[in-house]
Amino acid sequence: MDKKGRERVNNPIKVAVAGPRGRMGREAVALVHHAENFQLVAVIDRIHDGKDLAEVDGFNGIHAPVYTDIERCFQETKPDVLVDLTTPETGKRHTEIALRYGVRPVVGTTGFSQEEIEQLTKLAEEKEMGAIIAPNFAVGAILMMKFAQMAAKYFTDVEIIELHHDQKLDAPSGTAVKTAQLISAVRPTKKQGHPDEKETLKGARGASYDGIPIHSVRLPGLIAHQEVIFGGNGQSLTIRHDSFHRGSFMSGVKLSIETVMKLQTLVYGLEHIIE
Ligand SMILES: NC(=O)C1=CN([C@@H]2O[C@H](COP(=O)(O)OP(=O)(O)OC[C@H]3O[C@@H](n4cnc5c(N)ncnc54)[C@H](O)[C@@H]3O)[C@@H](O)[C@H]2O)C=CC1
Ligand SMILES: O=C(O)C1=N[C@H](C(=O)O)C[C@H](O)C1
Repeated sequence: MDKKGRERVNNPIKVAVAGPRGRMGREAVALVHHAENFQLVAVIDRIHDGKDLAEVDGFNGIHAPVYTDIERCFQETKPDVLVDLTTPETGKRHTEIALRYGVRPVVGTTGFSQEEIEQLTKLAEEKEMGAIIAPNFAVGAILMMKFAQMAAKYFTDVEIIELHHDQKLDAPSGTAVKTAQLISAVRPTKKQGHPDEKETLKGARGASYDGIPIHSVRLPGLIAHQEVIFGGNGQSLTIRHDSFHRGSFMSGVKLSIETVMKLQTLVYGLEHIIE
């Protein structure tokens, strides 16, 4: 038994979390700390190098060394898995370093380009390392994307509206891009709307992924929401998902940590794991 009276698991998965003080990072640290099959071996932050996490505001009783240098963190704590919840540039760098050090990345960070995902996929293949890049960890969001892909076989016209809190750095969201990719995989490229339509205000028709318009809303009070709207002859179908708090992502983070240990390649999107 550990100090909290929990059953001790032989060989828990050793996890490091990057971005522990962030909105998602805090939830992930709590998840790893409380799961009996995980051990929080370190956190990677921009500040507080050398401290015990328990000394940092909001982490009372959660002990793990804080590192600002990810390579030193990996050398000294030898995690099995890195959970990255930072920013696009940092997330890309951390994922590369993790693969080089034999640490399996579980990346929730969004804003990677397609080329960056391809480079990381190649690197994981070279290293024969499991890795997961998950634009959305919420099971409802995965189902929304799968349902949207099913609907796209019957409705060729679709627009995506994603709505997020106003502190989000990347637009469009990783989920919106992934949704558009899943739809475009099953429908021929199509220019939607009137062939002669013109924007009198630039951006009015949103961004475009393979002809699919994506509109990004950023407002205080929101968390993470998306609507996929299909239009057909005399009918419309709307598929909507809402995350009302960040706990919604945590079962997906847990599943990803467990699953990445069994993979030898990079998986982009939890729709490949949640069948
Ligand atoms: N996959 C999913 O289901 C979800 C993904 N996200 C994504 O996760 C990422 C983080 O989101 P939030 O927690 O809302 O952002 P946030 O801004 O609250 O947290 C980001 C954290 O990363 C830290 N950070 C930045 N550079 C760093 C570095 N070099 N080393 C260590 N830490 C560093 C910041 O100090 C901050 O604490 C975003 O890319 C977001 O889109 C967010 C929610 C769900
Ligand atoms: O930044 C967020 O909050 C979220 N980011 C992810 C994305 O870009 O899709 C997942 C979720 O939408 C929350």
